[in-house]
Amino acid sequence: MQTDIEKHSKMEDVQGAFVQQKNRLLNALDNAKSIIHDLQLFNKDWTVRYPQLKDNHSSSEPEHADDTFLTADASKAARRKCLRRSLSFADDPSFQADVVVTPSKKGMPRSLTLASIADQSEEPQDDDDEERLISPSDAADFHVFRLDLKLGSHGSSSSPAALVTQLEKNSIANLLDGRIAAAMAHIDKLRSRVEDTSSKVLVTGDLNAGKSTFVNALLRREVMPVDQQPCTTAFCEVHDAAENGGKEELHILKEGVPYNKDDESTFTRADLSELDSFVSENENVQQMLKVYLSDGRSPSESLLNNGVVDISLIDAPGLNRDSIKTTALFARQEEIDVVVFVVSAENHFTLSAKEFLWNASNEKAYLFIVVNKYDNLRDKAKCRRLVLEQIKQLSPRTHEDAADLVHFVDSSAALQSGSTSFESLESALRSFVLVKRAKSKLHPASTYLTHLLSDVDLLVGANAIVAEAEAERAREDLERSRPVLEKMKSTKDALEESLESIEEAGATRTRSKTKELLNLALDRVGQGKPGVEKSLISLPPYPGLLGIWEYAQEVRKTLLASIDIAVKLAEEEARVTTSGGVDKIANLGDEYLPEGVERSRRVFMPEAMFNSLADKKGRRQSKRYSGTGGAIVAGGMHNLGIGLAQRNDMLETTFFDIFDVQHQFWVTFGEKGAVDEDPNLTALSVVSVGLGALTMVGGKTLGVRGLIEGMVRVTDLFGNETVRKWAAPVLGAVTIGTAVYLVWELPSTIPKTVGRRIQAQLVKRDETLVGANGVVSQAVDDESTFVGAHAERISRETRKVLRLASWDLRGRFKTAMDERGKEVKGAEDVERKAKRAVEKFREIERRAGEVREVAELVNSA
Ligand SMILES: Nc1nc2c(ncn2[C@@H]2O[C@H](COP(=O)(O)OP(=O)(O)OP(=O)(O)O)[C@@H](O)[C@H]2O)c(=O)[nH]1
Repeated sequence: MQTDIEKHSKMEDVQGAFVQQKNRLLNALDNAKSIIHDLQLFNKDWTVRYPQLKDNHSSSEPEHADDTFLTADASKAARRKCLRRSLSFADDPSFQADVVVTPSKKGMPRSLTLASIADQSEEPQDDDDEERLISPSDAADFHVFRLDLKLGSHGSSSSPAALVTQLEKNSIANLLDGRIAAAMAHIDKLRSRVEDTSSKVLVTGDLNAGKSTFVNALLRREVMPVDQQPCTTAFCEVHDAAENGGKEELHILKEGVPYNKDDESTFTRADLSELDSFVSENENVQQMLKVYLSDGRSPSESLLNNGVVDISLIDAPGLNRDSIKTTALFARQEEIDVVVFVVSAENHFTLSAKEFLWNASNEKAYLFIVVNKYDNLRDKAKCRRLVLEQIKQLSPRTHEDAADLVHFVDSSAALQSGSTSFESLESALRSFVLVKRAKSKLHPASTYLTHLLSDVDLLVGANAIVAEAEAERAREDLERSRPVLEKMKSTKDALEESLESIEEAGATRTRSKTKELLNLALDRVGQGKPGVEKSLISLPPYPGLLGIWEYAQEVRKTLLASIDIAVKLAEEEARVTTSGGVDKIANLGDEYLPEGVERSRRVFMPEAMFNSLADKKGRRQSKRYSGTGGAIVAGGMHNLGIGLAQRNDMLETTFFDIFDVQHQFWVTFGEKGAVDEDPNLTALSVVSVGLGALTMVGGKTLGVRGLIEGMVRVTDLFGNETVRKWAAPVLGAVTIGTAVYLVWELPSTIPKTVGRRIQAQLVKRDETLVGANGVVSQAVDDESTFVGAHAERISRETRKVLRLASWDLRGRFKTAMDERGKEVKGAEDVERKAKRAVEKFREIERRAGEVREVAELVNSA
């Protein structure tokens, strides 16, 4: 027999255990909610993938149909194979990995390991295999997060490939998001159910079985009206007065209005003493009453004031044909945790009682049965046997636990003087209410938590595998692309330098080559020979004295044309040089551009250089140098533009092309040297001027006769006496010279004369380009001459082409570098994100493990 102290401490144990479990579970629920909330948030950052685990048929089949003869090792291996699954993702069936799934078991998370890794680490704790094998299919399934992906109208939607067309990664992530949200809402519900400490005990039974007497005995007070006649038609719900601010009171509920003890409009307040009369006056009305009572006993004794659960006792009407349905309905309600069925020992179970018990035992597996009025019985043993037999049929589970759940008492005796049997009933009822409550309220929550955490394990395990794979891929990408980028960064300047030097070298070479060619040509022309080789152009034949004018014209034309050819040759040379430069730039491209970058597709066409477009440009530029009188001559392939031989100003033949008298004088009378440009005001110059005047006489039709006549006229000029003194020898010399000249020298002199004049004309600097102070800057000096201008033009063209080619390469280099930069940055981002994801998933796994430990404890309790 239990002493009071023992009972007391047992009760406290039960209460303490309940409170502890409840708090642990609440804590676990909160943590689980925060974990999945984190997962939900992370799902926005990193699309959480939905894994699908399939049987790996190739290896899950046992290799031997009869494994009786399998060695222990082989059997272990076969068992492990059973847990092998093929992991893929709904949104990406191309991802396939063999994994080993470890089902969650007590204190251990469900885990996914890549098969390759699992095979390497031979599991030392193989003893547990049996346990793991209990539900290998369970291991692969989601409980809470299971998505019904068989959506859409496509019949073949069960195949993952078809799913991909319907659901993208994001929509799956959204579905998952929805599931997580639903799980969070469910956790909230579970939480409030666990937190809700109210519990209702419904006391019902046959008419007049003594239910009210029993309730009074429990309360140790005569509160409920007791009558020998069946009287109670009301549902009296007894609460601790503490719930009503410590005030004992009767609340009469209004029909059809939801009761709220803080809202007076939902009930009528009455004094507790009025209960008796109220019940007897309203015998035929099914009334709902709330009775607030204070129980002075200690929490370890009192049922109402137990310190753990807010218990309310409901004294229901006795069962008869009218009330059985109402009461049955009442008993089915969620908040009814315990049904106490009072049966009279004298009558046993009536038909109504049997019907009610049968239904109620389906709803609540365990019923608390009070066999009342037991003291008055003579054959107590018989009664006990018969009642228990009946219970066995009506509620087998209750019968199994009869020692705790079926009590034979006498309520009226207990109410008067107390009884040990009633006290043990009370204690059994208390622990039944409290413990059952733990089972009925805490168990579903912890089971749900276990499932949820197991799903979290599967989800994060699979996602960690993908994230790791992604991080690995990013690392590989980085290993490949980072050195390329580094190399490009470090060689950028060298490339730049090489390009500049190729450009510069090309332009310099073209300039000097052009100068060399044209200077040579001008020298030759100056000597009366064509500026280029004879094979390219030759002087016209000498037609004789009478065709001398035309001859001079032709010679001039030919010599000019030969210079034009020299210009073309210089351009040709420039093309070769430019081609070389372009090739070098292409080689630089091969050297500096990373693999896989498209090389320049531009094909350099040397013939396109110096084309008409360039001409136009040239001419436009020439405007700036208009003073050179078009010294910039574009030759071009087809002799487009204005070559020297096409320029009227250059073609104009003058008398001096035939008789360069001044020159002849210098040749004849010594003082070789300053032949050209400085006609001093000497007598000779006077003669020269006179002879020059002859041109006015003849013009183009000037013949020999005209020439001589002109010369005679000149003599008239010399009227002056002093002049006459030295004019005669001069004139004589001129005459003799002229005669010799005419006969012998003219055919060879004319080309020389013409050539010299052309040379002089072309070598002459453009005066307009000389600065006001008379200083000619080097560049201008260069460009102001025929050779300089061409050298500049042609080298500029070379530079232009080379610059284009190097710009192209620079552009490609820059683009390639930018792309590699982006690639590297992208891969770095992916790696960082994936690493963070792996960390996050591992962290969630760890936290889930911690919560599981707590939840698992609740379960095992
Ligand atoms: N001897 C004895 N009489 C009891 C016992 N319990 C109840 N009674 C008597 O049985 C009669 C009915 O008691 P109630 O408590 O009113 O029974 P009830 O089940 O509440 O009745 P209804 O609510 O009307 O169905 C009363 O006269 C009680 O005094 C008991 O344990 N022993």
